[in-house]
Amino acid sequence: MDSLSARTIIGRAAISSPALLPPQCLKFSVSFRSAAAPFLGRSAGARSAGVGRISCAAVSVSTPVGGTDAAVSSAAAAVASKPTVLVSEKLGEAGLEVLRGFANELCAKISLCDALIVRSGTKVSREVFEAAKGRLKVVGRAGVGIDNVDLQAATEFGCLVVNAPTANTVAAAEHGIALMSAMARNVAQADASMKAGKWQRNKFVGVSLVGKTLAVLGFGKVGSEVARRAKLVSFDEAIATSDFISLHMPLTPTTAKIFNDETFAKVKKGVRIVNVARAALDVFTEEPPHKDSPLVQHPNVTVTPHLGASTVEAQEGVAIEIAEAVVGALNGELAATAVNAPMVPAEVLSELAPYVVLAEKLGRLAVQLVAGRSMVAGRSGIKGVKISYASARNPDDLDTRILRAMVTKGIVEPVSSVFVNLVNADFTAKQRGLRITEERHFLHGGNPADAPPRSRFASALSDSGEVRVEGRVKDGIPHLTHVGSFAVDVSLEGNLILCRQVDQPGMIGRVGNILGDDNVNVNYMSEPSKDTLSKIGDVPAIQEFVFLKL
Ligand SMILES: NC(=O)C1=CN([C@@H]2O[C@H](COP(=O)(O)OP(=O)(O)OC[C@H]3O[C@@H](n4cnc5c(N)ncnc54)[C@H](O)[C@@H]3O)[C@@H](O)[C@H]2O)C=CC1
Ligand SMILES: O=C(O)C(=O)COP(=O)(O)O
Repeated sequence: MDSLSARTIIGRAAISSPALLPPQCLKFSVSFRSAAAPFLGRSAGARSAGVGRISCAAVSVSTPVGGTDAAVSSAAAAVASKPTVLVSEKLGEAGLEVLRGFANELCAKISLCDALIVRSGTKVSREVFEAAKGRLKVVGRAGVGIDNVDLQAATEFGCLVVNAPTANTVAAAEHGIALMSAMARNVAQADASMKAGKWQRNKFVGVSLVGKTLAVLGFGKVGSEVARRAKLVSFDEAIATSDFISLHMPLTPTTAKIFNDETFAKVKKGVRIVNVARAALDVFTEEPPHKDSPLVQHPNVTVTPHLGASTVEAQEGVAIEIAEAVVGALNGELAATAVNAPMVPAEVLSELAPYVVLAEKLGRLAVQLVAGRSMVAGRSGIKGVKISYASARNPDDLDTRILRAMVTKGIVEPVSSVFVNLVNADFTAKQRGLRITEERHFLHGGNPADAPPRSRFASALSDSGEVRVEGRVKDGIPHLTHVGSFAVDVSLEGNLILCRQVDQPGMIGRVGNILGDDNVNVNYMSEPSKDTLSKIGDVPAIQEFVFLKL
């Protein structure tokens, strides 16, 4: 009877010392469901036989193993010279200094730019991303609110969006307090009146802030700074009893028009509302507002032209913050202030690095196994992908977004012209109808290298067309450990030939000789010729085989 073993690896078979493995080793498997033939070559009969042998030939180490920083590394690589950063609004000098050291020159055309830095005045719409023709890698918002950036479009185009969320907090809070005081004491109106030559002391009698109730809606960075400057009661009580209401919520579908007829009906008569977030008073739905705007012109309304962040200190702060974030992103770092990509702490990233490579390679391997010749047509035919992670980490602690993105990259890129990165991976998967499900398993007993090797057939090549590949990282190098339920052990470097054959002596030698005749050294060489591959296929005991580019 045929049997299975991993000894049929041709070439390298690096088995690492368990002691060298990282303490939190992930076992990682991907299973694919597809109606497509699982292997190239003579597959159908052999597949239904369901027995035989898998052997793996590692035939080249010429392809360098990919980088670990999936999000933007290719951005940096694409720009061998200094990247061009477009700064479309007035930015603090210190931030410009950081950029000048890094960028060529400011440029008016977005398709010539790798990065764009804006404040609130530039609408970075879908058209901007389209016009960028794929070159724009980062949009930096030198401030908090990213409602002027079309995040969906940025994500679709794989463009990272970063903001500078901390440096203008105090400025906005102070401006809120300033507006509150100005409104309570009619400062702006009294000033305008005096400038008009009047002296109207009785007209501008104000109210005191002492003893008044203030509601802060949006208790984030700015809101809590405002609260530190005021004495608060509970939210529920405040909303009905407030004399002042200070808004610090971002503009989202739930906060847009939050102050409408219904809300105004609930507030206390004579309430004073300060808004340095989004909507009115310091910021307007349309900026600048129409000069005849009834809101602007109303005698009870104090307005400022979006000045919340406009202090010397805040602008120096956001300029440096955004410049550093953009330079970091162009250098391939995962930005801590990324808005449309996962933020991953550096220590987690370095731990995940080999698995990032493994995930992409498993994706590449599996799509080629599943897709067969239909890959030529540019579609894999894959509908569902199940990714299983096994780790000694608590499954709740396992952030799989990077690995999931890399599996998607591995699956999509070999069969399309789409460039997949951490920003657009989930979107790309969804767009291509790729249903990705994930399973997390707790790996008992710590080091997975101690687990006994599994070598029994399950139903990997079942009638339902499921193909399963599984890998591990050994000694920092990604390894393929299962194809279907065949246990193999081959490092995922260079390219692979997988053969399934009748178990008989001399098979490794025969395949090796055919490759040798074509000058294909199993360790150093390039892709075998079509002829060579067809000679392998002609060996009677070989039931099926596939050449895989990793
Ligand atoms: N006028 C100006 O020049 C400036 C305006 N801003 C704006 O101020 C706003 C707040 O900024 P930060 O405090 O830095 O942001 P943040 O993200 O720290 O705080 C926003 C807070 O609003 C809360 N929130 C969101 N939706 C809510 C809802 N439906 N109900 C209640 N709370 C909700 C969030 O939980 C969060 O605590 C943003 O819109 C920002 O764009 C910020 C700086 C300067
Ligand atoms: O940071 C924010 O959200 C702001 O609204 C500040 O806008 P600006 O950078 O002054 O155009």
